[in-house]
Amino acid sequence: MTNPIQPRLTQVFRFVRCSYANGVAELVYAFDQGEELIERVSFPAPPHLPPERKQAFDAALKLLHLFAGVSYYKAGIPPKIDIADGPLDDATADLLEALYLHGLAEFAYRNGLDLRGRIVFPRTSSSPSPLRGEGHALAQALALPKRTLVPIGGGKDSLVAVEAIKQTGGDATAVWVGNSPLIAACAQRTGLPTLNIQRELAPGLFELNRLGAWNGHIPVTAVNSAILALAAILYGYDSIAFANERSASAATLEYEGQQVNHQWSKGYAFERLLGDWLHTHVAADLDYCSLLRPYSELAITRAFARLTPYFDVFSSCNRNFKILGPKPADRWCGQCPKCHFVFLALAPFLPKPRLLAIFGRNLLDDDTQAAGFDALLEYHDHKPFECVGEGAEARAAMYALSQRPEWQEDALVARFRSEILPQLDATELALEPWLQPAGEHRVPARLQPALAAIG
Ligand SMILES: CC(=O)N[C@H]1[C@@H](OP(=O)(O)OP(=O)(O)OC[C@H]2O[C@@H](n3ccc(=O)[nH]c3=O)[C@H](O)[C@@H]2O)O[C@H](CO)[C@@H](O)[C@@H]1O[C@H](C)C(=O)N[C@@H](C)C(=O)N[C@@H](CCC(=O)O)C(=O)O
Ligand SMILES: Nc1ncnc2c1ncn2[C@@H]1O[C@H](COP(=O)(O)OP(=O)(O)OP(=O)(O)O)[C@@H](O)[C@H]1O
Repeated sequence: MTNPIQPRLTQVFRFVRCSYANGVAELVYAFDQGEELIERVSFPAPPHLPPERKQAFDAALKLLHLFAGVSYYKAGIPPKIDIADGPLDDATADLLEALYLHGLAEFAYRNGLDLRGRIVFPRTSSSPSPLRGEGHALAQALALPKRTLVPIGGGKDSLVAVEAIKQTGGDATAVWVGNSPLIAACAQRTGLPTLNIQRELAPGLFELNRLGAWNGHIPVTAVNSAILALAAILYGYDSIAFANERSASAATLEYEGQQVNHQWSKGYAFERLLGDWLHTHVAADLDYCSLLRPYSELAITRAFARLTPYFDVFSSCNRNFKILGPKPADRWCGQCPKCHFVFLALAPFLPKPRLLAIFGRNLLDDDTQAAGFDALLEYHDHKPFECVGEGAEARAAMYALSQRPEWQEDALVARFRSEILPQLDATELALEPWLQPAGEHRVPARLQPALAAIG
């Protein structure tokens, strides 16, 4: 038996190889000369890959290998990264360095680490590209079928995106990664064709965790995005429409000059980087976008409040999505930042009894939850490390409730009125501005009617 590796003492993280056969992608990594860590991604009923898509498929597979490596790299964060296939072109190395640095920023902050200058992917040129990916010719267009993969996360956002596409007659498939029964139920409820891709982390990672590996948040949306890019080429889709909101681009906090954003790979900077990279390295006609990009969380909860057929199946509570360990008995644990935020953000747009029926309780009439709501409001604390809206939009929602007779007496709303509201600038508390679309997006022309249907 080989000696167990001490993950924090390793020197090299190695991208060993990746392969695909019969619907299964194998992604292989190792630290130093340690045992191979093999992640598998399984695509159901894999079709025969048309030869004209082979080059694009190989490029997407390589990207998935590089992106999914973040789960393993973080276990040891050794000083050197090695890629058996050889060095990356500048645009790819830039993308990877941005993803690992910003996508692991929360991990680094919470572990007291500074990864700046440490994450260096081998590249064919000797210095980082000043062009940041510009200057690459477009990849070949593949005449991909005009249909859309819509990732489903079990929560409200993707369901808003689905309904907008359905409303405008778009050809779409509801797709999800992993084996969550909750997500499966939401996908079924959409009435769209479905596609469920399985992802199995290397069991050796859990062993490394037991041996004291570094651990923490990873940019999982980037991994899901790379899986879906591969799926788009394999099954034939010309677009992948995520449901990432405008607020996802806002940092959770700033620390020693670095922005730390829990949701970095849901943000617009990542969307731009990956969207451009897919156009230049995979297929000129494969679009990657977020259909909800111009919308705030509050605009999305207002849209979701109309989607009553999903109320008994959806949940935004991430405790449902753990790979290991027990799942919560209820779809909403009622204790975590996501439960707090979604309760607060839906409250202005739903009749109160309807909201209480979804959650099975009134989170705003429970003194023990005060600290959780304070963090959402950025009162005495920073925004939680979770997928929640901006502090200012949480304050706008709370202010709206504080003006409504049916909410005013609830413990935490009453406390907001008496204790927090007097310290706030009343001119910054209106709900209405949050309901207007704003900012850039990359939604392709074919999907823009769906974008307009959301508002
Ligand atoms: C469900 C969840 O929140 N998991 C995070 C949690 O993991 P935990 O240890 O409590 O349990 P498991 O989920 O069962 O994971 C076991 C270990 O496996 C490793 N791991 C898991 C998934 C993965 O893709 N890569 C991994 O390396 C990890 O070592 C786990 O300990 O805490 C972990 C440590 O802080 C987090 O890494 C787990 O987060 C998952 C990656 C995850 O899927 N989280 C999403 C719910 C999530 O955070 N989504 C974000 C998206 C933001 C983005 O930019 O992508 C969001 O909703 O805001
Ligand atoms: N397991 C998954 N498979 C595929 N896509 C996923 C998965 N989990 C999340 N996503 C996608 O990632 C994006 C961000 O996830 P997020 O959790 O914010 O959205 P959501 O679950 O739709 O809504 P909510 O904010 O209410 O949780 C969404 O587009 C979502 O569909």
